[in-house]
Amino acid sequence: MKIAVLGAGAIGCYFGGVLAREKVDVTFIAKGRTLERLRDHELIIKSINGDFTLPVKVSDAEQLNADINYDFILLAIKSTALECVIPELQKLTGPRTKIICLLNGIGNEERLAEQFGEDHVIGGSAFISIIREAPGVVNHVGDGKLIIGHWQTGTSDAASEEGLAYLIGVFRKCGLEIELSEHIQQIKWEKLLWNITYNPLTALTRTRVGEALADPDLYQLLKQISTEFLTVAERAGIHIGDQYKKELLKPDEKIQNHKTSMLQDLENGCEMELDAILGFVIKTAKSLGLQLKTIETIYHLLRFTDHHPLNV
Ligand SMILES: NC(=O)C1=CN([C@@H]2O[C@H](COP(=O)(O)OP(=O)(O)OC[C@H]3O[C@@H](n4cnc5c(N)ncnc54)[C@H](OP(=O)(O)O)[C@@H]3O)[C@@H](O)[C@H]2O)C=CC1
Ligand SMILES: CC(C)(CO)C(=O)C(=O)O
Repeated sequence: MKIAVLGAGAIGCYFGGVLAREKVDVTFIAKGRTLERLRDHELIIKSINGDFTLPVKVSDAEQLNADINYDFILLAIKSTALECVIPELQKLTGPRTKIICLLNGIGNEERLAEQFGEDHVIGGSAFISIIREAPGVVNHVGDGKLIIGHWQTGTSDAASEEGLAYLIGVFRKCGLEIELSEHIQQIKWEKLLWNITYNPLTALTRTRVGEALADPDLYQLLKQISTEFLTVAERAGIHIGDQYKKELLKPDEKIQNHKTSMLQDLENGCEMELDAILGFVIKTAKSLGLQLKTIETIYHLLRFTDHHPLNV
C-alpha cells in the first residue's frame, strides 16, 4: 500500500510519521524548506505519547512523477492552498486513489469531489492539536479522535475497503483513536461548531480560549456566534449532537490555554482559513435567506486584517 502525504506540516508530518514508523510506505510531498530539511534530516515528532524521529521518503511537490499509483493521499495543506494543490493532486491521483481530506472547515471535500469525483474523496475531522515548530519538526500537544468517512457512501470497491481497514488498524495499533463514520458531513459541521465559535474571535482579539470564555463581553459574542451557526445548521437540515452543544462553552481544562490555529496563523503572518470556517457558512446562510450579523461582521474584520497585516 502506498500513501502520499500532501502538506508536510503539523498534521501531515504527525499522521504520516506515525504510519511511516509502522513501516507503511509513506512519501511526503513537500516544497521549500520542508523539502530541504526532510531530504537531509530525520522527521522529528514530539508527542505527549512519546517522541520519535525517523528518516522519511520525500518528493518535490514541483517535480512529481505521475506514474506512481498511490492508494491514499493524506491531504493536510491549509484550506487556503486547496486550489494551488489541485494540479499536484491530479498527478498523484490514479483511478483507485482515495484522497483523505484532513482539513478544518467546510467546502474542501465538496471542491475535491467536484474535481475528482465523490468516490475518490474521504472526508476527515481531526480533533487533535499539533504545532509545527520548524520545517520537519512537529509537536503533538493535544490528543483527540480522528474521524473519517466516505464522502459518498456505498461506492467503495473491496480493495479500497481493505486498504482503509488496514490503515485504520495501523493507527489503532499506535494508540490513535480513529473512527470510520457514515455521517462524515455531519461530523464536519460538528467540528466546525467549535472552530467557528472560537477561531475567528480569538484571532481578532488575540486571546486564548480560556481568556475569551472568562471575559463577559467575549463570552457574549461566543454565544452569539454559536447560536447563529446552529440556526444555519438547523435550517440546512444538519443535525448537531447535543453533546457538542452542551460542551461548547465550557471546554475542559486542557483547552483553556489553547491558542486557536487561526490566531497562530495570524501571528505567523499566514493567511487565515476564513472561507472554510466562516465564508462557507455565510454563503449557506444567504442561500437560506438568513443574515448572520455577528459572524459576517467578524468575517469582514478578519478579511481586512488578513489583507493589512499588523506591523508589531
Ligand atoms: N495543527 C492542528 O492541530 C490541526 C490542524 N487542522 C487542520 O489541518 C489542516 C492543516 O493544518 P496544519 O498541519 O496545522 O498546517 P501547516 O501550515 O502546519 O501545514 C500545511 C503544509 O502544507 C504545505 N503546502 C502548502 N502548499 C503546498 C503545495 N502547493 N504543495 C505541497 N505542500 C504545500 C505547507 O508547506 P510550506 O510551509 O512550505 O508552505 C505546510 O507544510 C488545516 O486545515 C488545519 O485547520 C485540523 C485539526 C488540528
Ligand atoms: C482546537 C483544534 C486544534 C482542534 O483540532 C483546532 O481545530 C484549531 O485550533 O483550529
